[in-house]
Amino acid sequence: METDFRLESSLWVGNKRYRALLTGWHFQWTEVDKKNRDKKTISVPVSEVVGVDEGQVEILPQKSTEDTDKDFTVFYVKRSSSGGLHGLLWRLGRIQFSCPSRVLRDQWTQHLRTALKTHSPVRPHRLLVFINPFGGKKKGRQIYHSLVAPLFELAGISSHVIVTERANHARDHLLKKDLTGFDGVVCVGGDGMFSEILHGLIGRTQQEAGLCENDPSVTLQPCPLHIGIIPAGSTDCVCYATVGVIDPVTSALHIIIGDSQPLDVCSVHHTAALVRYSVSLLGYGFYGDVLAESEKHRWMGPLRYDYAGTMVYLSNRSYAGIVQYLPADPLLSSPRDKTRCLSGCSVCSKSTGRLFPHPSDSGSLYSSHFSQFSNDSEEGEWVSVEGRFRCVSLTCMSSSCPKSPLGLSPSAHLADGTGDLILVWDTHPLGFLKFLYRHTSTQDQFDLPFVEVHRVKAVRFSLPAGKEEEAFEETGGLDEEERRHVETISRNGSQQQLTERSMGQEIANEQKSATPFLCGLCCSKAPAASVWNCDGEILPFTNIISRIHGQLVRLYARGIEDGATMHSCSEENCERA
Ligand SMILES: CCCCCCCCCCCCC/C=C/[C@@H](O)[C@H](COP(=O)(O)O)NC(=O)CCCCCCCCCCCCCCC
Ligand SMILES: Nc1ncnc2c1ncn2[C@@H]1O[C@H](COP(=O)(O)OP(=O)(O)O)[C@@H](O)[C@H]1O
Ligand SMILES: [Ca+2]
Repeated sequence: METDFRLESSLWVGNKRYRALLTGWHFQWTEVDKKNRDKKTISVPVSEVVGVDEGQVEILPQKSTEDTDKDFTVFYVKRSSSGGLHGLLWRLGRIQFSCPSRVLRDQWTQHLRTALKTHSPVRPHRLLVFINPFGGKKKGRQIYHSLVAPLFELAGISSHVIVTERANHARDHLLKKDLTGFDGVVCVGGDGMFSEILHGLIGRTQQEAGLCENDPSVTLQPCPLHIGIIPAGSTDCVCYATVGVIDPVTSALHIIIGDSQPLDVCSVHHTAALVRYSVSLLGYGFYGDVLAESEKHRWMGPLRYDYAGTMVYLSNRSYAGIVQYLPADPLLSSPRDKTRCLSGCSVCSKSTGRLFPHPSDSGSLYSSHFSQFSNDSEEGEWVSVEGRFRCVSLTCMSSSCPKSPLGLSPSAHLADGTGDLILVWDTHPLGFLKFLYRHTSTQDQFDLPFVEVHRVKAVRFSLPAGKEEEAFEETGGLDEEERRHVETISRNGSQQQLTERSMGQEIANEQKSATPFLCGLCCSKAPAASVWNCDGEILPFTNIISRIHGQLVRLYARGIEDGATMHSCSEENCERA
C-alpha cells in the first residue's frame, strides 16, 4: 500500500541543521553541514515510532525553561546488540526538533500521528496487566513500575494492573471476568505466569466459541487478545525464544508498537480430557525429575534448576515407555535443517495459509478446516517406538533460554503448526552429559547415536503393558475421586479441565516422594515411571496424548532479530554495545 504522506523540511536539533523526511513507511533525518553536504542519516520505520509530542518532553523533570512552542519530540525504537548469540536489545530513542514556525511544527506532529495510525493499526490502547510478585527474584512489581509503566504512559496506553494474590488468580480472572475494552493481556513474571495467561485466554475463547477443549481432534479457536510478556521469572523461556533477549524494556517496546507473533500451542490430554496446554517443554524423564526435585527447593530461586539438574543427573535414571508420533510433512522443514526461525520466518508465514485455508469465504481468518488429527487418510501414519529413555521431550518452539541460547530444538519454528519430539535413548552417564552440555553451545545435540528428533503434529506416550499399575502405585496414582472426575469428563464432554489438581501444590508433594532422587546411587529399587514437566508444572498423569495447534495465540513480539544480518542494525540507529 503506497501512502500519500510526504513531508520534508529543514529542522534543527540544538544548533545543527537536519533535513527531515517523512515518506511512505519511514521517518528519517539527515544532518546537513555548513556546505549543505549530507552527513549521517537515521531512518526509523513509522511502525517503530513510539510517540510524538509537542514541545520538549523529558521522561524525568528537567530544569530547562526555554521557549519550546516550536519544538516537537519524537520517541522511537533504538537497537543495540545484546552481545550474545541472540537477539537485539531495544531502547527508547528520543530526539527533539526545533521548527522555524509553529505552523510547521503542527504540520510535523499531525503528519507523524496520522502516519502512526495508518501504519500501526494493532497498537494496544488498553491492557490488562498481571504481576506475579513472587516470580523469579521477586522483582516483578519493581520491574513493572520502574521500567514498564512509564513507557506505557508515554505511549498513551492505559493499563489495569492486578498484582496476583495466589497461584491461578490471573487464569481465573481471564476465565470469568469481563474483558471488554482490553486489547491485550500482559504478564509480569516467568513461564509459569505466562502459562496461566495462556490457559485463561485459550479456555475463555473456546468457552465463548462453544468448543470442547477435551477432544484432541477439535480445531480450537485462536485467541483474539494478544499476550505480552514482561520477563521477571526463572527460566523466561517463552520471552527469550520469541524476543531473543530477556529485557523488560525491549518487551515493553514490542508491546507498545503492537508487534504480533503467532505461536503454536500443544494440548495435552488424558483419556479424552484436557490436562494442560504447553508451549515450551513437555518433558518426561530427566526434565520431569528436575522439575519435581526443584519444587522442593523453591526458596533457592532460579538456582533451584541447576541444583536439581545436578542431583537428577547424578541419579542416572532411565524410564521405559512407548512413544507414538504423527510425523509432520518432511518436505516443509526438518528439525535438522540447521535453519533458525527468525523474525519474518518464511516457513512460518507459509504455514499460515495451510493452517487457516479459507480466510475470505468463511468470513473469519480463524475458522479453519484444518483437521490433521481426524482419522482420515490425510493425517498420515502414526509411528511407534518402545524402549528405555533418558528423556522424551516435545517442544512447539526452539525453547531457547539463557541456559541454552539455541534451545532444546534450535531449528524449531514458532508458528508452523508442528512440534519437535526429542527422544534420548538410555545411554551411559557421560553420553547423556555430552547431550546436556551441547545445549550450552552451538554444537549439535542431535548428532549423537542415542538421540533422535522428529518434527511432529501429535504424540502419544504410554507405559509398557504391566508397568502402568506399578507406576501409578508409586506416584500416588489416581485416587477414587480423580478417577470419577476423569470418567465424568470423558462421558459428557464437559468443558471442565483437569488443571486444578495438576496446578496444586498437593500433587507436587505427592509426586515428590515418588521422584527417584539419587536412587541410581544409593537405593536398590528405582521407580518405574517419571513425571511429565509441562512448562514447569507437574502433570498428574503418565499416559498422555498431545497435539499441536498451529498459531493458537499471538504475542506482542516479532521473533528473534538476528543482530548479524539485520539491515537496520548496520544503520546509525543501532548502537552496538
Ligand atoms: C551441563 C549443562 C547442561 C545444561 C542443560 C540445559 C538445558 C536447558 C533446556 C531448558 C529448556 C527450558 C524449557 C523451559 C521450561 C520452563 O517452562 C520451565 C518453567 O520455568 P519457570 O520456572 O521460569 O516458570 N522450566 C523448567 O522446567 C526448567 C527446566 C530446566 C532444566 C535445567 C537443567 C539444568 C541441568 C544442569 C545439569 C547439570 C549436570 C551436571 C553434572 C555434573
Ligand atoms: N501471588 C501468587 N502467589 C503464589 N503463587 C503465584 C502467585 N502468582 C502467580 N503464582 C504462581 O507462581 C508460579 C511461578 O511463577 P513464575 O512467574 O513463572 O515464576 P518462576 O519463573 O520463578 O517460576 C506460577 O505457576 C504461578 O501460577
Ligand atoms: Ca512450531
